[in-house]
Amino acid sequence: MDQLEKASQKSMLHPKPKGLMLQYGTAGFRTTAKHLDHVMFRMGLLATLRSRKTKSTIGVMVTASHNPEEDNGLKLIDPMGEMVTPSWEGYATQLANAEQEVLCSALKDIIEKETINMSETASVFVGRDTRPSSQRLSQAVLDGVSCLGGQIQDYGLVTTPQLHYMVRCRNTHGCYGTDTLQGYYQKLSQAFIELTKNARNHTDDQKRLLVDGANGIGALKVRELEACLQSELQMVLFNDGSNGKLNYLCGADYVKVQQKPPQGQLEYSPWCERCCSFDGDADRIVYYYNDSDGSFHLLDGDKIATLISTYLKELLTQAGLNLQIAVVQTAYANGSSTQYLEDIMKVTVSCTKTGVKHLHHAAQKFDIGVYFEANGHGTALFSEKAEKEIQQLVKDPNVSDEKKHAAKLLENTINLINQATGDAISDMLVIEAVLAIRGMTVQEWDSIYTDLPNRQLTVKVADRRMIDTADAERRAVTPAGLQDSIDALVKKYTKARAFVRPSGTEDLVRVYAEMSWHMKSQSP
Ligand SMILES: CC(=O)N[C@H]1[C@@H](OP(=O)(O)O)O[C@H](CO)[C@@H](O)[C@@H]1O
Ligand SMILES: [Mg+2]
Repeated sequence: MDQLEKASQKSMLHPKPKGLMLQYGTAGFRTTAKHLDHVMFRMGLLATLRSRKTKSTIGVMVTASHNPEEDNGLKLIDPMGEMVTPSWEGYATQLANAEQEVLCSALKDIIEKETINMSETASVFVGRDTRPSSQRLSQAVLDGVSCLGGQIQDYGLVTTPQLHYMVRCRNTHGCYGTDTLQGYYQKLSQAFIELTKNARNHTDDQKRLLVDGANGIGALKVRELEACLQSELQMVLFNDGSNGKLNYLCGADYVKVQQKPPQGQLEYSPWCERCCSFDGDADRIVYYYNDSDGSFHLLDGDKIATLISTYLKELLTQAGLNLQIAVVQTAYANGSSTQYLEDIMKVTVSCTKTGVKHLHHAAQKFDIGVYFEANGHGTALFSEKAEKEIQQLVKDPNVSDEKKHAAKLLENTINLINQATGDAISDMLVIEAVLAIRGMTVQEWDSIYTDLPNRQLTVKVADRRMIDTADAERRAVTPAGLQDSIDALVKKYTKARAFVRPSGTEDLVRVYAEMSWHMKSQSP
């Protein structure tokens, strides 16, 4: 029997609920776990085709990130560890929605359009988060891959960024690192230890950090990392999954959106202590602390981008390197951060649509592109040119000690930062290293600029696709009149900005608004 017919027959064991339509959204498929078995199997098939097409290893991560525990989802990872290319997102949607009778022809269609040679070898890496449904669903992915004759490496429980890292390591034949968990921990911890060994602010007090694991995979992996860090970072882990529910009253999304500490934080944290929260698949991180009068301070993705880009820019100046550095944000970036970066830091800032894939691609256009969503998802990308110039400087016997020192710090920072995708563990280590090197407390970091007060709300509507946006989602084009009403309101306030857009991960509309505390004085 031909491979495709076999796949189509096997797919009956993973039946699609009739009429169910799903879309590969901002970050892959996401919905209640009950409705995903067929999607998983079919994405196993698609990943195998993608692997044949690219002659590379492809990743499939089973996770629904910050969504409730009952949900699940899937992300496809392309050869360099980035999110799958948009044209294949379209195939993913087609395949997920094909009724059983037409599945075989839907597969044939993709094979023909992409001229895929089915006798090529194929290789797929699979990982999953800690949700109760993840094991069963990742088994469906594995079934799909083996059905089309793909080779499988099942990493089991890993964070999303760890799987991205593995894929990149494999496809660069080890140049990026070793494609094992141990390889990941060693690469990161060695770079962290190198970076912080002579740091002026690396006292025992400064080494303490409270980590909210969102009761998810990040908590498990932080425990594994700990052993490699040789006490150079002393993490106090809470919401570690031992009794709480995944993402419930905790985690990066909760802290960012609610603008309050996660459950459990106050039990551990004295005033002004640095704390951070991961999200459910550990690709996002936010920091925060409570000050002495008990008020809560959030340091989100914008503050992280500012800290990292300021640090990199200083090192480039010290090293005498003329490389262009830029920060990529989305419409959710606080206006104060954009103003600080453009006016004070004088770095290029660009704004893209929501979703890491957009930021990632925009960041690749610069020598060094730092990108962060306000919710804490981001990283820094170094172009080949940037890496080469930095490495040359490290080796150059004729440069001053100051320049060499700066170049070495840059080199270790490149090793510490996950260039495949935003990574809570890697970002945490970068932030901790930068604070130690610059001798900064969390309050000093926080005071770089003051956020404009802001709110993010969600609204349930009958059909969120009624809203279409333009200008990196900052303006609503449809329905008619919506943007005019927003503009009329915004005009009344100082430094105000507001926009609405349909979510790409949930069936709702997101509303964002920010403004300064002061209302514009009414003109007579
Ligand atoms: C405002 C917001 O935080 N949106 C999030 C959320 O996307 P939505 O399309 O807004 O649902 O989930 C994405 C995936 O995790 C993340 O990339 C994005 O930043
Ligand atoms: Mg996530």
